[in-house]
Amino acid sequence: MRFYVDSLDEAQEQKTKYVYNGSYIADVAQTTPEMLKVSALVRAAVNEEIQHRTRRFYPDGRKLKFQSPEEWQPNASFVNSYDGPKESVGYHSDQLTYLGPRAVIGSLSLGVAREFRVRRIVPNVGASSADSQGQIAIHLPHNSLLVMHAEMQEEWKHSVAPVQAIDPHPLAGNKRLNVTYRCYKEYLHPKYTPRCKCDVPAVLRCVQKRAATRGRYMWMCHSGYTPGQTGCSYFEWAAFDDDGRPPWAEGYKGNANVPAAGSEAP
Ligand SMILES: O=C(O)CCC(=O)C(=O)O
Ligand SMILES: [Fe+2]
Repeated sequence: MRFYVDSLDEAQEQKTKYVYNGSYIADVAQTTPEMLKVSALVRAAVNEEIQHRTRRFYPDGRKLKFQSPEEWQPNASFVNSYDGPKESVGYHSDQLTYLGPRAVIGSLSLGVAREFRVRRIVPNVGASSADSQGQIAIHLPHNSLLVMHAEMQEEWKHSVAPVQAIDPHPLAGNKRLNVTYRCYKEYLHPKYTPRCKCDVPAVLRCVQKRAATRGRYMWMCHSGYTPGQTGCSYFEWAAFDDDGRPPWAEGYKGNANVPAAGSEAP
């Protein structure tokens, strides 16, 4: 995996301030001029898709609660290489810590065609924790762009499954390259966000399974879901306004992530 950001200053910030699973990323590079051209194309295509989806499929043709009303502007990308049929990534949702609520991600596939699988997260109701609602498989051919829309990270998980065999690509051989374009929000720089009792920037998560608090955002110690790491018990409901801005951001309109009366931590 390699991480690209658009300026050298930003690369330095990433290497020294931004924490991922409790540590820094060493391999941060500046987006190349070639990649910037691609980023501009991805930006235009994703914004068009967001507009289309909003008008056609969202309630009242309006953006979702907590979704940013601003144009989607990618300023960072993760590049993953899948070398051969067995390389895969298990079911997960992407980290919202630096992207904020209702993040949109543009995902470009190059080289070998692979299958992207998604499944909806089924809430726990009472004692039942059934997790099977079936998966949806999406074919990702060379030079295709998949848009993970604003509801994706909160309500779905995604994966790239291992396969028995692949069709080699004329240029890429057995490799698939995936570039995910993301929009890092300046107001979610770790210098502004809460720190846990271990003095590490807290991670932003959304309650996915517990029916009573589903969809609510919280700041918590990164150890809470980094296997094998012991940390503190820091937890706080996150305040965001309707546009997904935290209280310290310019233009903050007041907390829309309000607990229902009598609700507890998940
Ligand atoms: O390779 C892909 O298409 C997905 C990669 C992914 O889920 C990720 O980088 O978070
Ligand atoms: Fe992902």
